[in-house]
Amino acid sequence: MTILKVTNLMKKFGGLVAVNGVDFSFPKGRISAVIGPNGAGKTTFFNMITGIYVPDGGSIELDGESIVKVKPHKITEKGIARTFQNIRLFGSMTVLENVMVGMHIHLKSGIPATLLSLPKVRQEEKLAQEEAFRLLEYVGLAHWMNEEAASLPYGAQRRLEIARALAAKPKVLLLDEPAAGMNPRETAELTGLIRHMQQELKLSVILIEHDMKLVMELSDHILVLDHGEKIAEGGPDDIRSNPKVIEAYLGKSAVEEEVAKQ
Ligand SMILES: Nc1ncnc2c1ncn2[C@@H]1O[C@H](COP(=O)(O)OP(=O)(O)OP(=O)(O)O)[C@@H](O)[C@H]1O
Repeated sequence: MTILKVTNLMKKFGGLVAVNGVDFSFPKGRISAVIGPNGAGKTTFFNMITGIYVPDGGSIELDGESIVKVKPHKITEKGIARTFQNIRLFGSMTVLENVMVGMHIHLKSGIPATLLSLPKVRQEEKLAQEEAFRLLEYVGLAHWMNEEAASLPYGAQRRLEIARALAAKPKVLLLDEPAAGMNPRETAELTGLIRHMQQELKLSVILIEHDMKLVMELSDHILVLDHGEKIAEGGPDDIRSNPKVIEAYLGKSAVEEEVAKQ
């Protein structure tokens, strides 16, 4: 079953076509990856799915419903949450508060009730804190709940971003280079966390990632972009041996060497 489907998706920046007529169906409850060399259009692709950019052509459907021209916060409410390539935490807020920020779309009390600090607001706030704590436990950061977010090691900040995205209770979680800057131990922990989120929380996960070991280990389905175009799609084994993919990453001579070896 498909959770997210893009058809003939297109985005231009002036004369540059960043994403050019891409078709792809992301399977529900699975881990998919979008890969490709630098500048291939991967982040632009995510930015269209999350409503940051309006496509210049094509369609995006979440569970069969068009989300083109829907505002980013509405897309989050509909069930798509994301993390960013450059970490975007509130550095001077605590770790717990950062997760609570991600929860606000589900809080019911309006601003007047909040300003008056009515009992129902205090109750809601308490429940939000408990839920945020559970999410921190889930990503292994509960012991740091009262620290300033900016004081956390880099790998932990990335996991905090994931906890904040989970606070929005998404169906689809988009991770933009989650392993960037991580050491091998942190990457191994992240791999386990992504697998758990898919299996236990029944999430559909879509990741952009340059760490091919992580991509090949986790992904059921891979979309490969180059210069904005889809050059391949398939499972890890298909992608690894696809000459177009090898060429895009390594250049033509490397492919000829590979072929000569076979
Ligand atoms: N806001 C923008 N204005 C103009 N050009 C842009 C903009 N955003 C992206 N581009 C260009 O679009 C192309 C695709 O960029 P994009 O960031 O989507 O690639 P990417 O695959 O995510 O790259 P990387 O792996 O380096 O993050 C690049 O040539 C980039 O310079």
